[in-house]
Amino acid sequence: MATVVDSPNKEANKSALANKKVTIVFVLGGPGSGKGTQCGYIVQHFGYTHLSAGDLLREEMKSGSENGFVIKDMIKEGKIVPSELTIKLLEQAMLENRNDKFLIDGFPRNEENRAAFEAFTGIEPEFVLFFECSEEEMQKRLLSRNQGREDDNIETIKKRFKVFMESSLPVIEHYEAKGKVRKIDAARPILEVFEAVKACFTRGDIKVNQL
Ligand SMILES: Nc1ncnc2c1ncn2[C@@H]1O[C@H](COP(=O)(O)OP(=O)(O)OP(=O)(O)O)[C@@H](O)[C@H]1O
Ligand SMILES: Nc1ccn([C@H]2C[C@H](O)[C@@H](COP(=O)(O)O)O2)c(=O)n1
Ligand SMILES: [Mg+2]
Repeated sequence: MATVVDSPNKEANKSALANKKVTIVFVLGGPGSGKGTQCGYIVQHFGYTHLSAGDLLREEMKSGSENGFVIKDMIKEGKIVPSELTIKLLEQAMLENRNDKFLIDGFPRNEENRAAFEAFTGIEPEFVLFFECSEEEMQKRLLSRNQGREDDNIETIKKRFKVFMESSLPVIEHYEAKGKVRKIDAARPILEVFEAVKACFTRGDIKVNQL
């Protein structure tokens, strides 16, 4: 079941993850499509560890690190933070965790994210969950989320939608060509969406993937 490059990797610019057997599912979809919500249910039912790239960036921003200002500006503008930074945060979180199954939520957000992650870790996802939802519905959800996120305002939401269409959809297309995308109608009520999600984790056709 594991997705791994299992030969020892001695190159300096490669991640220690290349030697750790991990299964990864990327969870993608537009802003407000319900990625975080569904990851909560998947964790409870299937024992994965949930890592949200956005949450990791927000924590880094609040930690007072020197990268904080860069992250804050980019999130406010709905832009995508340089891959190196996001990948380091994901790598650290995975290496610190004893679990071997990870849901990576909101990553890869663009082709640069995707290619850099694969080159650095040698890992390809088991499959990719893609939550499809109209902008109208996503906008409604984001404006009533009430979690105090600085990017949940109409100006930034419009920018995030544009970045999603221009930069994130090509990532879905990349994995679609590899037969790895599981599309979910995310416009339905939360528990109905989860029924469809559950089916993706119990299909029994998950294979070992090596780069
Ligand atoms: N199927 C659903 N129907 C109605 N509301 C939903 C549904 N799924 C999630 N929500 C609500 O929509 C809001 C956004 O959901 P969530 O935070 O899971 O989205 P997300 O895809 O992680 O967004 P982001 O990319 O901005 O982090 C939350 O308030 C959540 O409770
Ligand atoms: N791979 C990523 C993921 C997230 N970000 C930044 C830009 C997003 O607008 C913001 C919030 O992410 P979310 O919580 O909505 O998944 O975080 C990024 O630059 N790169
Ligand atoms: Mg989220």
